[in-house]
Amino acid sequence: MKDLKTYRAQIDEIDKKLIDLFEQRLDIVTNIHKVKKNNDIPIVNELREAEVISQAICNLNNKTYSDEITEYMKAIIAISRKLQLKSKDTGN
Ligand SMILES: O=C(O)C(=O)C[C@]1(C(=O)O)C=C[C@@H](O)C=C1
Repeated sequence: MKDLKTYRAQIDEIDKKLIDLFEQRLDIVTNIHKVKKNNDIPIVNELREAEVISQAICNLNNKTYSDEITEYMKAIIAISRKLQLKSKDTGN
């Protein structure tokens, strides 16, 4: 059995990748927001959010994590909504 230090090093590596991917996702959300602003499209699209979550569950190898992945994607979507609302206020 591996020791705690090894597992934590693995988590650090994964977190690094997650941050890079999340940053890319936020850049895309910023672009989406510009399109929405220019075309008078509402920030929130509940149908798309449900699609994002069900796709995430579909992509899971271990379906016993379905609840956790749903919570994770809801948090990501909430941050994406918030970023767009913030941009709306600041005009960015
Ligand atoms: O696809 C969009 O329209 C987005 O703004 C992105 C996103 C998401 O984070 O996936 C965020 C908010 C919307 O309600 C739907 C989806």
